[in-house]
Amino acid sequence: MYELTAVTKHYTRSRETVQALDGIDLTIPDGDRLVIQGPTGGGKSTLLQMLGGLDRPTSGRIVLDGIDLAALPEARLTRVRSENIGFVFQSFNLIPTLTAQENVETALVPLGVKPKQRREQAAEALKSVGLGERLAHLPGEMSGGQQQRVAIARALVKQPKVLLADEPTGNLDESMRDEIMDVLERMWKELGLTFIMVTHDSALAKKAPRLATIRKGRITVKENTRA
Ligand SMILES: Nc1ncnc2c1ncn2[C@@H]1O[C@H](COP(=O)(O)OP(=O)(O)OP(=O)(O)O)[C@@H](O)[C@H]1O
Repeated sequence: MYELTAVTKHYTRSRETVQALDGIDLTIPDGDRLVIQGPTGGGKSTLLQMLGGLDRPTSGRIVLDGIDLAALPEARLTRVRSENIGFVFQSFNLIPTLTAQENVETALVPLGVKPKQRREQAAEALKSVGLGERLAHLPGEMSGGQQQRVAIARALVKQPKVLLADEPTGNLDESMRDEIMDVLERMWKELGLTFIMVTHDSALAKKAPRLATIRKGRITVKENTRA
């Protein structure tokens, strides 16, 4: 479970300060599926980075299962991140010279998993996203939707508690968008993940059971009874 209290984030550019997050209080229970929307520049990606421990807030607490990510020393933060948090980005972020299987394996290296077991777990994760026949393909030999499925397998191979997705369908056409959302929803259900997704896509936002809106660094959360 996440408990955020009075989280702020300021960025300073030349002499100007941007208040990207302006006092965020938010509880995200285990197994939640939370969608975050809002206007461009509102603070969505900044919040996701804070939740993932990729960056630290200027002030406030970001407590994940009793541990304040904002206060952890760098090495421990990296460890918490590698064990507990999977990321999926709009731009896939695969390594172009590695095969699908090798890309997925990279998530297990920091955890000290032995090479043989890494290969097996990566193959299993790729099978679970429907890419069992594509283990040896390079990213450049796959469609956008397939590349995003490799990225999902890489995020989930370590069996994290939390999956964070920043515009995961932003680079995909409509049919692939539905395919990727189906994979993400299936994984959320099967693995009991806490799934937090940023999207600009109002059709996806409408389907979310819980919808957070961030404007000018401030958040409101609504339960969506029609979803
Ligand atoms: N590294 C940075 N340095 C300076 N300012 C930043 C940095 N990252 C974000 N900002 C600023 O913080 C504010 C929030 O940015 P953020 O990327 O979180 O918004 P967003 O809601 O995700 O926007 P978008 O929908 O366009 O991706 C913006 O004004 C942005 O310009």
